[in-house]
Amino acid sequence: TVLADNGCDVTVWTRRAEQADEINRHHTNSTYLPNVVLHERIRAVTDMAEALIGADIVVFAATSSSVREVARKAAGCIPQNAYVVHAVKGFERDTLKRISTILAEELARPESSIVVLSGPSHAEEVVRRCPTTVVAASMSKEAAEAVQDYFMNAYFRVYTNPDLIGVEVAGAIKNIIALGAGLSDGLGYGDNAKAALITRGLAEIGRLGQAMGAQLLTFAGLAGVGDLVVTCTSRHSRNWRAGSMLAGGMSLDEVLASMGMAVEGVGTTRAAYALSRRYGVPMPITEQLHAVLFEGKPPKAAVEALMGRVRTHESEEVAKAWLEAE
Ligand SMILES: NC(=O)c1ccc[n+]([C@@H]2O[C@H](COP(=O)([O-])OP(=O)(O)OC[C@H]3O[C@@H](n4cnc5c(N)ncnc54)[C@H](O)[C@@H]3O)[C@@H](O)[C@H]2O)c1
Ligand SMILES: O=P(O)(O)OC[C@H](O)CO
Repeated sequence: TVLADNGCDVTVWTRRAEQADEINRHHTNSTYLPNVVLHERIRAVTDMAEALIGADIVVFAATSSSVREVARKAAGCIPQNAYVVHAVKGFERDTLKRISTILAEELARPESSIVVLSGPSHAEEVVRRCPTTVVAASMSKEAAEAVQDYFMNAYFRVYTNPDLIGVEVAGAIKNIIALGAGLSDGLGYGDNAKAALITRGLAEIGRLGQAMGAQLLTFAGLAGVGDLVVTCTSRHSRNWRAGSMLAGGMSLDEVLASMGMAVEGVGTTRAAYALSRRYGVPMPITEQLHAVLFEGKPPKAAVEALMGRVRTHESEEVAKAWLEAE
């Protein structure tokens, strides 16, 4: 929608002929965006080569579990000079790789050329042209600024950031915290608990991000605290909704079956749990979510475990003077 509003002819690739047909004939995509009329410049195809022919910019918006497969299909069809952008929030389940690493591998391009577009941006609001701000992050200033120019308009404001790793890690892990916020709300724990989850969630996102090579300040930005707040508080969030359903007593399988859409936080909890061990970074909220989702721990017991942790400083960094004096 944003690109079409900016004058681009947009071709969407989908596996399903009936979905392409609906988009082309009726300008709707009713399963995913009910009651929305799409821009006439948006057309859909099921043939990848047709989707990519002559493209100036290619946006991957698949799920983290399917993006490698989709990129493999697209490899060889993307024009040499096209910008490659992604809006995927997660890690690859088995390899724990970031999305830009997967794209670089599959498309045989340097990771430094890839751009990630991330931030507080529920599709349901963007498509209604509600004011939205995001970050275009890339190691390449030229690529980040080109993508900024493609997307910027009166309702969609894009900032640039060279910290690709930070923006990708932030976008992925906020979904775990949103699952936790949904659980907390579903249990009736109130606003203090949710604010605590957001704040301490941000602390553990920053710790892992720094260990992976990100800059801490990125987590204070749109891809960090911005997306964390929207996903933990918005009625549009699938991750929040999944958490609240779990609190209501549904099993994980029942929740995922009833959602019918991506709940990235589930796979990302597994990945972040493994990453926290790989990098030796404490991630207590992620650890408790892992226990609830995959080890059968009751959500209330997970909250008790978080509240009962051994006393600690709010930030090792801020408490440095004390720690050095000891
Ligand atoms: N929805 C949002 O508001 C939003 C905003 C920003 C980022 N994202 C991110 O975008 C990514 C996609 O999310 P979404 O909201 O579009 O999910 P979705 O569940 O609404 O749609 C995912 C689509 O991918 C298709 N798909 C699944 N496996 C596939 C495969 N192997 N090959 C081809 N297509 C396949 C599904 O059929 C479905 O049409 C996620 O990483 C999400 O975090 C979503
Ligand atoms: O609906 P969610 O929980 O997948 O969140 C969607 C976007 O990531 C919000 O920025």
